[in-house]
Amino acid sequence: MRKKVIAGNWKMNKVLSEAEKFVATTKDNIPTSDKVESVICAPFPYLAALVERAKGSDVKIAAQNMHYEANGAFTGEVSPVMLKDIGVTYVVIGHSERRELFAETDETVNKKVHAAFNNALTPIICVGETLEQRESNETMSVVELQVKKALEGLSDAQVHEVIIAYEPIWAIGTGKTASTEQANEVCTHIRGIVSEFVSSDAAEAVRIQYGGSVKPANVDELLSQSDIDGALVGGASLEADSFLKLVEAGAK
Ligand SMILES: O=C[C@H](O)COP(=O)(O)O
Repeated sequence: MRKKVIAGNWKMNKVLSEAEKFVATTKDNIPTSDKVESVICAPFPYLAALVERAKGSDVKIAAQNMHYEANGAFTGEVSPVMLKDIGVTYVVIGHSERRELFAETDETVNKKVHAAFNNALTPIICVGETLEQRESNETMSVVELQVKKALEGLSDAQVHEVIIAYEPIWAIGTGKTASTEQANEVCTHIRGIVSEFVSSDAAEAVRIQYGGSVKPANVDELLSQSDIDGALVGGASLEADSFLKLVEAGAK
């Protein structure tokens, strides 16, 4: 039985006091359950403070991005070594907003995934198609290429630890959720790719989230699907009450 992962991706939102209040509330109210992990993906300036705040609880703190090099002349970037050093344990890699707005490619995604493992960070790897690609029936091939490139060169044991977030770009922040069937169909396809190109054991272990307008009202149905092991949530993760409802759904 795969443990569900509910990850709240705040994106570029909140000031420090709001972030700290959110984590304090979440820490006090998070359901104790071995069925779900809860992760908060916060902006860089808050990570160290939030790791401290979350200590002693099951709430994990993630970065929303990182560079793949350990250090060097990369003005404005943050390295995996820095994240590990302050106690961050998860990192989102290849979010569609990074791919679209900041020139992230399948190659840089793969380098970052390796860098994450080299620094004991669990990667949450984002994949997903545009509306245009879905309408031209390219969803499965687009996602297949993204998954294969992201996992290239990893060991079987590393793939066991990976989290893949399937986020159809047309469903992000739009209020349009993929139907549960559409979401599960792609997640099943992703598991099949892992089975074919890595191993059936890795495919059984890898956790696959759905992301795109997930909210308390639709999370139960999404999480009840055979190949959906959690959610990567933007808008509905910004309020602690809403985030807690999502985690509670994962704990059922
Ligand atoms: O990382 C989260 C996703 O981009 C989904 O965002 P959303 O829940 O606001 O649609």
